[in-house]
Amino acid sequence: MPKINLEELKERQKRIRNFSIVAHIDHGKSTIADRILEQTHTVAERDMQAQLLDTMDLERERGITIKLNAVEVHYDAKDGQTYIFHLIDTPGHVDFSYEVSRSLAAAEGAILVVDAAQGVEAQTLANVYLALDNDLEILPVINKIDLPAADPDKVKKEIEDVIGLDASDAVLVSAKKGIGIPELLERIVSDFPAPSGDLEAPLQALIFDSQYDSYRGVVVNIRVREGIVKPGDKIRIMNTGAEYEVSEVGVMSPTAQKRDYLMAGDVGYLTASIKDISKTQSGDTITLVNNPADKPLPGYKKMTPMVYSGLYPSDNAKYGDLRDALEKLQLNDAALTFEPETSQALGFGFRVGFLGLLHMDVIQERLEREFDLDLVTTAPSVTYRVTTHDGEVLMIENPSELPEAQEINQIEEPYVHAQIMVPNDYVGAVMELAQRKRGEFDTLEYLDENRVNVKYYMPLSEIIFNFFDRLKSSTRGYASLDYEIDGYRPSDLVKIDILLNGDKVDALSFIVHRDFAVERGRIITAKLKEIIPRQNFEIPVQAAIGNKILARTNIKAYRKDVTAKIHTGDPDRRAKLLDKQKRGKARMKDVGTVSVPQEAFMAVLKTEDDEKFARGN
Ligand SMILES: Nc1nc2c(ncn2[C@@H]2O[C@H](COP(=O)(O)OP(=O)(O)OP(=O)(O)O)[C@@H](O)[C@H]2O)c(=O)[nH]1
Repeated sequence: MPKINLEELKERQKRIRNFSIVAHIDHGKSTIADRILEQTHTVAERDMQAQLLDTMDLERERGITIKLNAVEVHYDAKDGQTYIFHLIDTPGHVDFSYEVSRSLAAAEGAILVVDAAQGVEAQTLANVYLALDNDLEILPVINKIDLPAADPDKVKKEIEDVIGLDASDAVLVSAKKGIGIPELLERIVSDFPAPSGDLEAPLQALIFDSQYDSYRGVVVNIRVREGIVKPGDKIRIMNTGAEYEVSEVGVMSPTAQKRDYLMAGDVGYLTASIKDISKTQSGDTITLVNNPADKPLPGYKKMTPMVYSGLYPSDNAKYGDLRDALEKLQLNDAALTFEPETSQALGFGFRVGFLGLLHMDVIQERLEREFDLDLVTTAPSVTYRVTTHDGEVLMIENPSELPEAQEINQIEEPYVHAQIMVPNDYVGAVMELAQRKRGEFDTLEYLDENRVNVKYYMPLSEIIFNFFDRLKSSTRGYASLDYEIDGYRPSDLVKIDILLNGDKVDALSFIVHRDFAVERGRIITAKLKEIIPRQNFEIPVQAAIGNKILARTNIKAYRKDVTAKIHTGDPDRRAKLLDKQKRGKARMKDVGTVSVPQEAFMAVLKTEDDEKFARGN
């Protein structure tokens, strides 16, 4: 270990710039990050892969950023000095704004990317507010100036009018063509402050992310605020009290590079043979055992999940594997929560909390791919607040747990305050959709002569179920949406139970507004009839509120065995058919006497088109 020269380190600190890139989805953050890596020779051109920072397969496939990533880049500036950039990429989707605020807590500056043709969108605003909350310096960048529809002057004006940020010297960039990147690199040096932080003070390092590595244990991503940390140091995680000896520190550039130390201002990683993943929660502070800081850094706001869904292994014996997998995912996804639950229909599983449907989708896919699990998932639900006649207040995350109607004094559901930015021409369509989703109009403001910001109060349950897709399709993709939770309001809600062959299936219960109950009941029974395969007896499918049947249909019995009509002389075809049936079976759950496919548990979500049909529009 070379001797540390404090004067040199203080000089080095002046040349550090920590920044994030924030933007509305698809405005080009990841492409700009790629250009920065390329033009600073952080990656050799032959290794350059589009969207290098999106390391998860899922991210590449879907073209979205889910997890934040921090990369160290060295930039030779025009003043002859070499600067150290820590670039922290962030996701753009509303479900992942939690990740955005975490990465912003590790930075001093934020590059705000706005698409030159699209202008300011709902998440542009949301992200700017997050950056301002973290006291970051904001550098506006107008991207995609190569597009024929680009109008940088108009976008500058919009940034000034809507956000209230001086955009007169915004950097004009085309990340695709590499235009404006040299100027952007210089502006990062001149506009963003170097980190402060006392190198001689007791260590304070903020944990902003961590991953589990089966060889090295937990790899903790940190932003060092004060002091220095190096291999061999004895560290303490301040909130959990756990103590370890540091085995390695380093930075990602873009692959892991070992370093002799990390100092105040650095963003990097640390390993210390940490086996217990619950000891290194994001938001916690690391200090030294011998020279501890007197208090931890302010942590993160705990995120409350918005949607809950039941996750069950198709094979009951995999329950333990599912729990281990959820624990591992939770380590670098603090917004994920889960607790055990049992269902009469599905056996042992977990009630899992998510930030939104995209988050839910991503977690399910990661569980299946990375952990090789076959899952049965129940329809997502929001958390209802129920007050009983006895004055007891219950938070209901699982519809089947709703008390009997006669015990309930009041049911409340979460509402959001939503803002939708849209061109004038589509305001009518947006309002119609919002109204149909039980929205209550708040205000309408003009952003410029042909775009407006419409605000509504809406039940969260209506917004999470396909609202965004509907909004996009009824505005040809022009609308952008952002929302924040606005507390609970009483609603006239009822629980609909589904009975298969006379037996109530708890995992299929759902909660709806009374006005939609009959219609939903009818659609759902019809949908289940479509989805559940015929069996050798007739299966009645019923939707009921309490003892009152709302809708009923029958799944007719088979007349004969499917394979019977296949000529025995064709064993190939017969085998294929049986094989197909078997594969389908993997996703089936035997509920009482009926085999129910996974799809059926999600049927409540798939009723949108039918709903439209039922209403005749
Ligand atoms: N014409 C043009 N297209 C661009 C430019 N920069 C990015 N794009 C394209 O815009 C799309 C979105 O770019 P990304 O970099 O993935 O956007 P992002 O903001 O990182 O998106 P998320 O990671 O999903 O939040 C991609 O198809 C890019 O190829 C540009 O300067 N000009």
